[in-house]
Amino acid sequence: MSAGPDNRPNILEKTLAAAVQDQRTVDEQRRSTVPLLDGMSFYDSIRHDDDRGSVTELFDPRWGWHADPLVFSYIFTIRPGMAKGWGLHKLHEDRYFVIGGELELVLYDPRPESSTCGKVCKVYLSASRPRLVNVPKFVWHADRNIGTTDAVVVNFPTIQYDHSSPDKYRLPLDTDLIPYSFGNTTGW
Ligand SMILES: Cc1cn([C@H]2C[C@H](O)[C@@H](COP(=O)(O)OP(=O)(O)O[C@H]3O[C@H](C)C(=O)[C@H](O)[C@H]3O)O2)c(=O)[nH]c1=O
Repeated sequence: MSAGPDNRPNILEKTLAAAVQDQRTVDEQRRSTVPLLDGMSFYDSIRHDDDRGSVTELFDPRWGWHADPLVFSYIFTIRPGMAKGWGLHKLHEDRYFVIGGELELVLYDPRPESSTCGKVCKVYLSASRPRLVNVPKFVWHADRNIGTTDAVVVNFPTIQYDHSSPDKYRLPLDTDLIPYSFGNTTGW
């Protein structure tokens, strides 16, 4: 290690030797290059602001974003510090649009035929970037509120809710079967 003019160790050299350079995370269009799971995609909406407030379209089948029709919709919320998960659907996809608060959506792909089998994917959703995201069938997913207010999500699942036989399979949030930990966060 070289020394500075008065024999002090070169701090710049020492700290930089221990530093790690960021890897690329966005493409030329400044879009995230973080890989999604097979079958996942986003659709960006647009928030229109004026002096009275704002308008944001949530879902229009004419966008051609998703192959399945719009058949059902509901809102769910998650309180600050809480998570919902893990859950999996066999018959339908979730299609989320976060309209309030901040959400971390974590997905784990157990599908044997998928090119992303065994991968964990994490995306961040909030009203400041209005967009839809889908959760493919047979993908474990959990949602954690990472904000300080309720996270408010509109879901447009691809089938109507069957109250007599819900298409929902659960694992506990702290299961060893999924290689992701939410630490001390509580939920189910
Ligand atoms: C979805 C639904 C539920 N319910 C009833 C059934 C239960 O008595 C109660 C709570 O339902 P559930 O425990 O399924 O909700 P969450 O576990 O909060 O699930 C929600 O949040 C997680 C993160 C998701 O990924 C789900 O897609 C989303 O539904 O509402 C209905 O009556 N109609 C409905 O459409």
